[in-house]
Amino acid sequence: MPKTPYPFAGRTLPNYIDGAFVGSETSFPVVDPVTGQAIGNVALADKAAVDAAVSAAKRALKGPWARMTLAARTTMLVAIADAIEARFDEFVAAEIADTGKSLLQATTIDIPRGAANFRSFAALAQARAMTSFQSDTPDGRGAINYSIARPLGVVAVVSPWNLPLLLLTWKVAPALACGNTIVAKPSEETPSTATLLAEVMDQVGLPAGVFNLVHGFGGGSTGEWLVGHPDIDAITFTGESATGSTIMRGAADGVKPLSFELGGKNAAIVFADADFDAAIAGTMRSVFSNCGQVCLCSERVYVERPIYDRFVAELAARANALKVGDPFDGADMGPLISAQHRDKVLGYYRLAVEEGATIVAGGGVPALDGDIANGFFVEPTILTGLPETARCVREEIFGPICHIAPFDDEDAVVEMANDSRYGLAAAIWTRDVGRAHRVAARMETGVVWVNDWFLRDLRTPFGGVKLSGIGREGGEHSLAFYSEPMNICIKL
Ligand SMILES: NC(=O)C1=CN([C@@H]2O[C@H](COP(=O)(O)OP(=O)(O)OC[C@H]3O[C@@H](n4cnc5c(N)ncnc54)[C@H](O)[C@@H]3O)[C@@H](O)[C@H]2O)C=CC1
Ligand SMILES: O=C(O)/C=C/C=C(\O)C(=O)O
Repeated sequence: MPKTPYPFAGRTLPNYIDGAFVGSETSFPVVDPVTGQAIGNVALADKAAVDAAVSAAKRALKGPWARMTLAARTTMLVAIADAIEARFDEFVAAEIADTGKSLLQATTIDIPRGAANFRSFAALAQARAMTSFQSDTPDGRGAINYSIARPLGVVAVVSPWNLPLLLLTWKVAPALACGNTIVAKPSEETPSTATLLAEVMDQVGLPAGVFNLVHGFGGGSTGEWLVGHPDIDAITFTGESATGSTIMRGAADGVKPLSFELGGKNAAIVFADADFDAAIAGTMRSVFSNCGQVCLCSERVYVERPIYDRFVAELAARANALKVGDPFDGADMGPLISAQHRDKVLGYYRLAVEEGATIVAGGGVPALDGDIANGFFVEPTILTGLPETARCVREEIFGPICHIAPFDDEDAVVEMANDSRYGLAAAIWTRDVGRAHRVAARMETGVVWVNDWFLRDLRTPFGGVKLSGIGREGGEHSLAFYSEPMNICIKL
């Protein structure tokens, strides 16, 4: 695909409040992680702008949106999906400009999922069934209990930078399907596809105030003002576990519903009977996709001893062969999101050496020149030889790195995989279906993939246990979170 120009070149990205695109006196830069250069500016939403967005969303709850039939509402969601697809190349260019992710990742995962989220939740909302019970009463006439789903109200959506459009729309689509109104704050690192999404909402004629977009930072800025706003009825957040705790503390006084999808330190378990090539290819994806910046990525790989040496050698050879560089120049792996995040990841590369790791691939910064010499690149990195207590084996790094350790029996590997404060996802590689089911059921995680990774069906429950989150989204779980069930009891 030829490089499409950045859609906001020479423009300041606006906020979108009450159906209007609005600027601000203060702005902050958009930085292209491939070059390290600023490519645009974003209007920062101050406290007054957040207030205006929440007020607009609150008013919109009682406007035409509230009177719209489910059929009309879901038709609008499908129109949003169509409009994203019609502007596919612009969305791809914007996502790559903000993140530096590979063309393959942007064109096959991020942007298609952005559209699919709207289509799926339109269909799911249409098919939703609610419960009813015929109840006995002392007079013998009986009663009927049935439930209806009402919107939660104004939902604050706070999303991260790793899969910007995918993760924003994963929350916006079901929230709209359930009749809520929204104030969304995308990550300050990745404002562009969210702004294109606001243009799409405007283009399809979503009533004013139903979707509002405010740009800015987290603590002490737009994000904190939004989630702390008294007129927000629920908060949905994806990002770091520590940020989740902060938001939770702030929301405690208002006793607001929360849905959190947080960090992970995910294990991949490769048994000796696995299809070796499939396990290698799958583990390459699960470690290095999106430069390791997916909360589902495997950072701990456990390989059964008989195939351990061969597996390490093959994975290292494949990692060393990855082309790191400009996404529009055929790179398999782009840069990390920011200089700050690169410094964090490189800190772990150094820590690994201090902790006594053997670096079997990468471990540093690739030598690149020309326009991308100052980009935020790091090498795909594989470690071995660390004890399970090492910080590099316990802490979420969120970069293109994994540690590979051997194991000798099933119970031991289950214990090692579960010995984590996180519990998001696991990948298991084996040809033995009985063992696959047995081991999967013992994982202390919200999601397990057997003989694959990141194979998504949007109807399934998605989320984590322990520090990896609260609640589940996906399918009926999203519809349940984004609506309030009300029981109506009719005495006959
Ligand atoms: N899905 C995941 O698991 C993700 C994990 N991370 C991890 O988090 C680390 C830090 O990345 P960040 O982008 O700083 O993640 P973060 O969790 O701080 O930010 C995610 C979103 O929350 C907002 N935010 C931050 N503090 C807030 C607050 N007090 N109130 C309301 N909103 C707030 C941010 O502006 C952004 O929109 C990364 O190095 C990575 O390890 C980052 C992104 C996604
Ligand atoms: O497929 C999804 O819905 C989500 C995938 C990835 C994340 O949630 C993440 O990286 O945060």
